[in-house]
This record gives sequence, C-alpha cells and structure tokens, in this order.
Amino acid sequence: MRTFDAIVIGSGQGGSPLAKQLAKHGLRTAIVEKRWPGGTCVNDGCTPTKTMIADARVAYVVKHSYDHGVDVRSFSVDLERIKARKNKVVASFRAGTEKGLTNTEGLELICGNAVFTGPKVLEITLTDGSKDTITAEKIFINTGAKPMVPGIPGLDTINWCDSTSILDVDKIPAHLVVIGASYIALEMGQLFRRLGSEVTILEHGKRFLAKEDEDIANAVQGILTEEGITILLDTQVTQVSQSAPEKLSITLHNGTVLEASHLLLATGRTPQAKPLQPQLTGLALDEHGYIPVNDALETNVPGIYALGDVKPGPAFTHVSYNDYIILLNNLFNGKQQSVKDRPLLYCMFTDPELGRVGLTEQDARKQNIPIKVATLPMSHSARGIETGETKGIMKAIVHADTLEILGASVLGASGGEVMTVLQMAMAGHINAPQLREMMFAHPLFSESLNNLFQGITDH
Ligand SMILES: Cc1cc2nc3c(=O)[nH]c(=O)nc-3n(C[C@H](O)[C@H](O)[C@H](O)COP(=O)(O)OP(=O)(O)OC[C@H]3O[C@@H](n4cnc5c(N)ncnc54)[C@H](O)[C@@H]3O)c2cc1C
Ligand SMILES: NC(=O)c1ccc[n+]([C@@H]2O[C@H](COP(=O)([O-])OP(=O)(O)OC[C@H]3O[C@@H](n4cnc5c(N)ncnc54)[C@H](O)[C@@H]3O)[C@@H](O)[C@H]2O)c1
Repeated sequence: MRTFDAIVIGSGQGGSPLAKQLAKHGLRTAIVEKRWPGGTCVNDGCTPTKTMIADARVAYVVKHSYDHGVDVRSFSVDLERIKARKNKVVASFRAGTEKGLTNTEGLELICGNAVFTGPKVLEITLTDGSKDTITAEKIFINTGAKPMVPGIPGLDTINWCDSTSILDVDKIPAHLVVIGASYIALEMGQLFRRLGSEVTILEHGKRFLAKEDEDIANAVQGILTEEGITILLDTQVTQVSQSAPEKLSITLHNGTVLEASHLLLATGRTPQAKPLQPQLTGLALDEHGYIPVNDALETNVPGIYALGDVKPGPAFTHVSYNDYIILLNNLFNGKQQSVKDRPLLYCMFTDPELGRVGLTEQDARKQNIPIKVATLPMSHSARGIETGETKGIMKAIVHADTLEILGASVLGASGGEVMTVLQMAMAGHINAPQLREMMFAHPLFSESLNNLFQGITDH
C-alpha cells in the first residue's frame, strides 16, 4: 500500500485545481480519474454543449439573415463538421487539464477506478486491469454525477440517448422527443430544433420551469414555442417501444402515441457516490445517494471532504470550482469560509440566455421578505432593438426597506453577463437607486439597468 498526504478522487472542476494546490503546498498528492481528465464539464457537459449551441445559433442567424438585409437563399447543416469542431474544443480542454495535472511536482495522476476497501484506504483498478492500493489522511471526493435513467416501461428494449450520447448522434434527428424540461432538455431541444429537428419536450410537472417565477418561465416557454418546439406539461410517459432503427413509439398517460426517431432522457443526474463503497470508510450517504457535508465541505468522517455534484445542492461547474476555493482558503489561508454565504447563480444557455442570481420573487414572497419588483421587457432595450434581439425580460427583486438587490432574472441576449453585473452589485451592496443613476456605456444591454430600476421608487 502506498501512502500519500492527500488523495483526490475524480478530476472534475473542483478536484483538478485542488489537487494541484495540495501538491504546491507540499502535500504528496494523488488524483485518481477513471475516465478522462476534466470530468463532466469538459468532456460531456458545458464545453461540448456550449460549443454546439454556438453552431446552432449560427444556423439560426443565417436562417433569419434576411431580417438584417442579408440574403442567404439556402444553407445546409453539416453535422460532421459541427461534431469535429466540438471534439477539437473538448480535446484541447481535456489535454490542458491533463497537462496541468501531470506537470505539477508532487502530484501523481492515477488513471483508474477507485473504491474504498477500508478506513481511508482505496483500491484502484488501473486501466490495464492491475490494482494499486493507496491511503492518505486527507481524502477529497469529487466524483460528480451521471445521467439518471427513469424507470419507464420498455426503456431497456429501445435505443435512447442521454446528454452524452446525443452529442455524437450520427444524423440530425428527424423527430427528437425529450423527457424532462429543465436545463439539458431546453438547451439540447433548441440546439437540435435549430439544426432542423422536429422537437417535442415532455415534462411530468404541472408547471414549466417551476423553480423560476411564472412570468420568466412563461417567457422562456413562449420563445421556445415560437421556434416550433412542442412542450407538453403534466405529461407522463407510460411505455416506450421500437419497431426499427429510428422508429420509436412513446406512449403518454392519455393514450397518445408519439412517433420519434430519437429519444433523449434529460430527467436529472445521479451522484457517483454509492459505487465508491463509502460504507467501508464509514461515510454516510443521504436518501438520494449524495454525500452530505457540513458548511466547510467536510463529511461525517473527519479528514474526508466532498466537493462538486457528489454532494447535495446546486450542481454547476462554478459551484464545484468555488468548493475548491473554500477548501483552499480554509486549509492553507487561515480562513473559515462557508458554503452558506454564497448566492445561488446560474445561466441557462438557451438563446436568449436566462441569467439568474439570488432570490426569485416567489422565493422572497414565501419567506415573507418585504420586496419591490422591477421588470423591463427586452423590447425596451435600445441595444436589443438595434441588434434585433428583443426577446426576453429583465427582472430584479429589491428589498423594500434597504433597496438592496436580493435577486435577478435576466432573460435576454447576453442575459448571463447582465446578471453578472447585478451579482457584482449585490456583492458590493450597490442598491437599486445607485444602479438607476449609474453611468453605463451606451448602448450596452447593461445600460438598460438604469431603466429597469426606474421601476423602483425609494419609498
Ligand atoms: C450536458 C450538460 C451540460 C452542462 N452545462 C453546464 C453549464 O453550462 N454550466 C454549468 O455551470 N454547469 C453545467 N453542467 C453541470 C456541470 O457539468 C457539473 O456541475 C460539473 O461538471 C460538476 O463537476 P464536479 O467537479 O462535481 O465533477 P465532474 O466534472 O462530474 O467530475 C467527476 C469525475 O470523477 C470521476 N470519477 C467518478 N467516480 C470515480 C471513481 N470511483 N474513481 C475515479 N474517478 C471517478 C469521473 O470520471 C469524472 O471525471 C452541465 C452538465 C451536463 C451533463
Ligand atoms: N446551463 C447550465 O448551467 C446547465 C446546463 C445543463 C445541465 N446543467 C446541470 O445538469 C443537471 C442535470 O440537468 P437536467 O436538466 O437533466 O436535470 P434537472 O434535474 O434540472 O431537471 C430534470 C427535469 O426532468 C423532469 N423529469 C424527471 N423525471 C421525469 C419523467 N419521468 N418524465 C417527465 N419529466 C421528468 C423534472 O421534473 C425536471 O424538470 C442540473 O442539475 C444542472 O445543474 C446545468
């Protein structure tokens, strides 16, 4: 058995930079990865999807080019070129991560699958099938999550795609049916619609994007529907079957049968914790299979920490990276940072984007916080009108007494970037009256924040 000072399991968005820093701080460190350096974000998640979404946007812009006085009479989509560009970007990000790990002195990258076999003891099945056993006082679990497969009758008898395999589909689906209507479903649904697929999205919940305020969710739904995507809510899939390649039948609770060429499962993700045999090191899992942690990311076993999607809570790349920052500061920089102090934020990469930070109106009202709400349609933004990007809405939630910004939803072109302006304002306690009068360069989308906060009176 080989002894290290620290072991990181999984080379995701938190684990990779953490492993490098542990080694740089003088700890003899191993990082174990069973698949590819970089984890989900680089290999299956953000990087490939945002690359392909950009290509689909080009198709959309070309299709609507005559609105801008540019006459492109016909065009075609070359899926092989789209995949090749995606693969090139992914390969470069993956290689960059690998190089960063292997070039760090005091850090060993072990390629293999790790399982606990005893207290703080890990057995690694290496890629050549041989075994390695390692131990360390400090262990950091960054094993992420994988696509969840729902228990739908017939699923084991048909070909279906998840968010990884859909990226390498060999032709543009004639009719893509997507189960689920959240980030993956909407981003992928719009991507393939823009490449030419008929797209139907099935959600079992009664409300579309139930975590968002209704006005925002309705606006997203309207935009996607206008592009020709069918969205069915309150819909259960009761049976699936396949009669030939690309001939799928999807039966709904009301007896309707949809004929599809491809089925994408986008029903959430499952943490990769149970396969670690956590019980053999005394680690507890919660009822959903996540590894619970305290506010400083330590598990119930002292010296074992979890970061990223394998722990409960929002599952985003920036959260995993921020987990790493918190661990770094607490371990080496004498700080006592907590995951409790950070705002919820994300950007859904539909087009236009939905940038979100802090509280929604429905959350604030549930918590009985006195609030004022400001909204501004993107059709009132000078920049939006000039660029022809008038879809969407800006919305801010402001504390009624302090006039501090508690949250914002920015659905619009550059919505994620404008949301980030508001995130910075929130962090720096810049309040609504100040933003109303702040000078922004004309004519940026962010300049519309002046107008948005006109809607907030001081008393
Ligand atoms: C299609 C898609 C699109 C997404 N888009 C976005 C986006 O735009 N923005 C955003 O913020 N988030 C996005 N996400 C979510 C984001 O990818 C994840 O939140 C993020 O990658 C989580 O990183 P992580 O650090 O938890 O671990 P991961 O990146 O999941 O890495 C975990 C690593 O651990 C390895 N591993 C697991 N078990 C073992 C084991 N037993 N032994 C050895 N190695 C192991 C895995 O192989 C993997 O490489 C997207 C996700 C998907 C699926
Ligand atoms: N832009 C981004 O930041 C981004 C993009 C993609 C993915 N992600 C991350 O990836 C994770 C997974 O995303 P996701 O969209 O798969 O999952 P999700 O958990 O966000 O949503 C799953 C959706 O599927 C629905 N659903 C579940 N089972 C169903 C069934 N049997 N029939 C019909 N509907 C069903 C749920 O009600 C829900 O709306 C998320 O946690 C997200 O954080 C983030």
